[in-house]
Amino acid sequence: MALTNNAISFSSVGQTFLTGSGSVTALDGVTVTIAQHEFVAVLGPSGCGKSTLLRLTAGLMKPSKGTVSVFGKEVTMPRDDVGIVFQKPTLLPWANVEDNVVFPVRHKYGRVTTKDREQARTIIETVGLKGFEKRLPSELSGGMQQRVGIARALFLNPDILLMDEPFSALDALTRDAMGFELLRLWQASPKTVLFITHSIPEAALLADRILVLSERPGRIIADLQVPTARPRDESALRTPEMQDFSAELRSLLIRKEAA
Ligand SMILES: Nc1ncnc2c1ncn2[C@@H]1O[C@H](COP(=O)(O)OP(=O)(O)OP(=O)(O)O)[C@@H](O)[C@H]1O
Repeated sequence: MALTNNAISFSSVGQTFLTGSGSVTALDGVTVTIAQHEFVAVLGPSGCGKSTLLRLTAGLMKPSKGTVSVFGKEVTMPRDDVGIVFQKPTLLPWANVEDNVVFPVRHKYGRVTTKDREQARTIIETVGLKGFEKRLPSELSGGMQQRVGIARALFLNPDILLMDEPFSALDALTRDAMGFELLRLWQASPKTVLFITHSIPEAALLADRILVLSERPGRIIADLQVPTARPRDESALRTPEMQDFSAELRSLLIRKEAA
């Protein structure tokens, strides 16, 4: 395989779904490249194709037009080096935390080794759930359940982490805390992150770069570097340059909602 520091690339990607009453074009003419270890947030109006972008990257479907590649290779099916975290963690309700985390291995190989369990316990500790390994999902708060979903996605040590509004179901304080925790994990073990959100502050605080999509069919209407250096804390959002940046993002989104 050719060496590349492009983790993800979309070349003229379009996605049209057939529906009972016709067809829906979710994405059109999307061309973008994301470098290895870049943290990219995607903002856009509801229904503009953000999740579709992520599902194409994950290999959960193939584009109707164009090509999606991961590390220089066309995506045709899910890969072990790409992990996904959804808005709801979709945990197995009858399985404890540790069994949920090792699930990808059990699903793929039909067995779980002692080494897998050790690895799972290390990751569970990394996401702050040490001591909860044997608890069932129903015994955990929403934030803790989402941590289990993140641990499960990290379990195979993916190079790419796809996150679809991962914190949007959480209360505001937990959401902020989880964002900072994600940054800590990302800094400790760099990964390419594609992070979908509806929140401008969340995108501006977490990402290196922000892609803004238009109304459906989603096209990239802005591709902007976040103007503030890391490390960042909440006060980073209050600087004049970040306030201007947030206002720019808002006007791009409002323009599209009004169009
Ligand atoms: N499997 C499918 N079959 C038919 N239409 C679909 C399918 N998946 C997505 N769509 C349609 O494609 C469009 C884009 O959907 P997608 O979920 O990617 O948008 P989104 O930007 O993630 O939305 P939201 O912000 O509301 O989560 C929507 O109109 C949706 O109804």
